[in-house]
Amino acid sequence: MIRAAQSIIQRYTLPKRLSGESQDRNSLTRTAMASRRARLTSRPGWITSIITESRSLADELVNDTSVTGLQENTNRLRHYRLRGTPIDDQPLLTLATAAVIAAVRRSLSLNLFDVQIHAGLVVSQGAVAEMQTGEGKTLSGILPAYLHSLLGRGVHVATTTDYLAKRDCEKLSAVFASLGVTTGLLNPNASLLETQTAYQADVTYGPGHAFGFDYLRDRLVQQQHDRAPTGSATLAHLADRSRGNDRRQQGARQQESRQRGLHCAIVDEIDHVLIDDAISPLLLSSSSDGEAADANIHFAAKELATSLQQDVDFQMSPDRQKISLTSDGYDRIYSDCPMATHDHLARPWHEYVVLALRANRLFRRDVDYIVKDDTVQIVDTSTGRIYADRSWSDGLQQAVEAAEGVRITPETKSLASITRQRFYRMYGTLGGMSGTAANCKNEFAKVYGMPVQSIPTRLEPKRKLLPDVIVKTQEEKYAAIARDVKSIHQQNRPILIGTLNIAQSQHIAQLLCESGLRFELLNGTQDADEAAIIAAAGRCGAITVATNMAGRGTDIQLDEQAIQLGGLHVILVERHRLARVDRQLIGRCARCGDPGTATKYLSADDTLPSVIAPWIGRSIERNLGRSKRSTLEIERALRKEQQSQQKRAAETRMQLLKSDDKLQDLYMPTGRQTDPFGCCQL
Ligand SMILES: Nc1ncnc2c1ncn2[C@@H]1O[C@H](COP(=O)(O)OP(=O)(O)OP(=O)(O)O)[C@@H](O)[C@H]1O
Repeated sequence: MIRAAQSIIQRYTLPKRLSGESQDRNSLTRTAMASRRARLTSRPGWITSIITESRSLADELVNDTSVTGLQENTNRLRHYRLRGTPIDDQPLLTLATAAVIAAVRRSLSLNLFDVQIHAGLVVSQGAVAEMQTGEGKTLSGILPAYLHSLLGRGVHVATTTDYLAKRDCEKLSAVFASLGVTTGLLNPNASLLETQTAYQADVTYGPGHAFGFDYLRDRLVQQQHDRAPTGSATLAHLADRSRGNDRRQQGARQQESRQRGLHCAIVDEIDHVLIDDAISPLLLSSSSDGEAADANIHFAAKELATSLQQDVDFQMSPDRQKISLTSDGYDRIYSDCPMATHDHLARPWHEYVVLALRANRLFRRDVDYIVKDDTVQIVDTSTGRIYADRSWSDGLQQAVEAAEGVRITPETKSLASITRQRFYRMYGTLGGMSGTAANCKNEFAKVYGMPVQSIPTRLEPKRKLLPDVIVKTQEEKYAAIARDVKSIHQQNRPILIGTLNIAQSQHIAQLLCESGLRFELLNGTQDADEAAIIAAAGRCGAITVATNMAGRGTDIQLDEQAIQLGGLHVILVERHRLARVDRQLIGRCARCGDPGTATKYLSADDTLPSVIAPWIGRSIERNLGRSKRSTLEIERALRKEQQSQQKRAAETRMQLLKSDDKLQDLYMPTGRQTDPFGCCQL
């Protein structure tokens, strides 16, 4: 095997060293970098020849049954790479690809598809590979992670949630181990030492935000050391030496640091991690126990807010995103109000009232948050996850707590913050994959200097989108869903009912109970075993009701009979503002060559057509049932609105990035600082 590696290296004259990645970053503009990567990734002949050659080499590697064979090969590639061989070097790519094919075959008994290798090569060059849902992106991430781990500086593999990070790490660690590459997993409950151990591994898995928060924590440690009085480090060092602690105490800063630098990040579901999530910055804060000093003020504001009248005392923006007081409202809340001059005011009195109005009018229980164990816990609607350790900033959390009548926690103190855009741009190499990246192409190029390349599908897709069901009221919609579920269930096919929020999932669950149908509910509020529910969701006759917890990234595997019967049927109970989230949910069916169907439901009083784009709701009311053409027009209007929502979100992110460019990437507030973006904090 080593001979095979040697011979292929010799077959190519070693190319003159291209400028290293770090040099690239410094000397080339982002645009130039993007076009270089575009050149690298748009040479189909080059990809094809690597695939062909590596396949035959992989056969040799697989036939070599010695335990250390693949690991020796990795050592060889490490030397080759450390000699300055660039990441686009063809022999390097061919040998690494062959090793990965062989390792996957040995450890998982799977043969990597050409499209998976293609995507892996694209990602390894710092680009985004768009590969349709269910085509096998998880395995595509092995090759780029392996290639970049060869320098020994650590590769971070980021994805959307802790659950997916754990799943992928557990699934792929055997493949990496057979290659002689170590893996680590970021665990939200881990100690400092455990986190450091995870980062010491060649490849570290974790949710996208965790890498950013650990970076902020390291920066805080570094700042504390930097702020220590001049000479104190030397004095401490001398004292340690005199105590014989020299080695142990050396580099205390490094000992407290978690990360080893930001060498390379491979991001799965990259449009979620780098685009959707980037709407709010990462904000690290410290919390304290007990009750907030201004708890009574929040309760008083809540009482007053419930007596205020819309369009008289306050106004709400048409999209229900903002609330502001009118001048009458302003006068009213300040007239004869003892709270306005209270000793514990942390902000002007009217701000408390606006917060209370927002909590009361804009935030919904079981949609934006849940109340559990007498605490308010935030729900991330696009992943369906509940984050018990996060809170809203600038008094909003407390206003929601007051609205729910639970204990008002003290406001957290901001310690450090960074936008996700800025954080991910610091990586020496950044690449990733998603099933829905193409329509964020411009943002990837502009913000991250990354081109997006679409990977052809391996097989003709067997997914069948059934005609949309459009009705006037939610009542009609739920009745139609119940009929749909009954008829598909009679065929014994598995069904996934995807809801936008927890409240909706509970409503569907109640309907199914009334119909006497057995089902599983996955919405984060039960102590259900998520992996077990997903494992059972593809069996014949299974009905699963789930929030977006079963969306993006979830792999529902079908049993043989379910495949014969037509595969999984997905029901979209309501449209998301972003079409990509809908497409991800639909992507749970017809994966990897299996058959499957999906139906989207829409009623005029759903949030998107009634609140966000009311003209669509009116159009449904007016035109529904008139002709097939009118239905198509409603559909077109909806798609257009989803596009403009995406555009608006992109503009907000660009604005955020511009403001961030003006600020330092880290701030240490001395007093209260307003978080301009209303972000979640940890
Ligand atoms: N080379 C392969 N041979 C056989 N099965 C494979 C192969 N690669 C992936 N699969 C299977 O295909 C299914 C889908 O894979 P995976 O979950 O990685 O898809 P995905 O592209 O990440 O989907 P999504 O976009 O929804 O996250 C899994 O059940 C996986 O085991």
